[in-house]
Amino acid sequence: MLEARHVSIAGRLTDVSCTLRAGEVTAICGPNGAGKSSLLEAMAGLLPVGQGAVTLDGSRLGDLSLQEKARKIGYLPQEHTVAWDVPVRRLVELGRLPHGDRRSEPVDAALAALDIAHLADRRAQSLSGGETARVLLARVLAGEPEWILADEPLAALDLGHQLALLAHLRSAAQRGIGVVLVLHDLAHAMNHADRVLVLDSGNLVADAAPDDALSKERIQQVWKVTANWIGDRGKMALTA
Ligand SMILES: Nc1ncnc2c1ncn2[C@@H]1O[C@H](COP(=O)(O)OP(=O)(O)OP(=O)(O)O)[C@@H](O)[C@H]1O
Repeated sequence: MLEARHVSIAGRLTDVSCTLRAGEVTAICGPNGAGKSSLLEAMAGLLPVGQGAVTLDGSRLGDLSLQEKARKIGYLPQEHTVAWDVPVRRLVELGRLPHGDRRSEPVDAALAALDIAHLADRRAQSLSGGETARVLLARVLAGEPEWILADEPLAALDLGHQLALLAHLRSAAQRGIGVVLVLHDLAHAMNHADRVLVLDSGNLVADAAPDDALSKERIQQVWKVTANWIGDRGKMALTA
């Protein structure tokens, strides 16, 4: 379990408490500036919490070594920048750093999962935006973390790759991995998450099943948009 207890970060989050469970896909939603990235960074142990604590299976993240944290938590930031112009395969292999190996099996599996095996020999800085996003997520998967925390992982992806990635993350959750995704697309959150956290101005205003957290009343209240859900469960669309 990955837990936030009364976490406050000045100007970013106010007294946020939540419990994320392994084996579930949790979506974090909210308007721009609501605190989604801040919460994800805090849950990854990358942003110091001013007050409160984040714990992983009962241990404060701050008490774990960097290597332990990196083995357990794979984090994909919102910005998709590649600092080194190395071949794609080498970049994905960097996901193995916390384990001190370059085992080919998880690297090959990550390249296949993100449909980038054909790019393995390309220089990383020669890729398109969506290809870069998939390579950076492959680096996270190659580390075989217990938790995958990804900030808007679908933003640069075409529809086919979005759905393929969501299916892959769903099967990871079924294998017991904790999957936490910041999502702007509320339909993806509605259709693919087990649970949705809604943030508004740094406050956690919902922590519930998708149809409760993303009710039309909540969307009106938080996003100030009058919208309706249409379609069948699992394939719903939002009209506004
Ligand atoms: N490094 C920082 N220093 C101070 N304030 C920050 C910093 N980063 C973000 N903030 C502020 O904290 C609040 C929450 O930002 P955050 O990036 O967590 O929001 P978000 O919900 O992820 O937004 P978006 O949807 O726009 O990516 C915003 O008001 C933002 O301006």
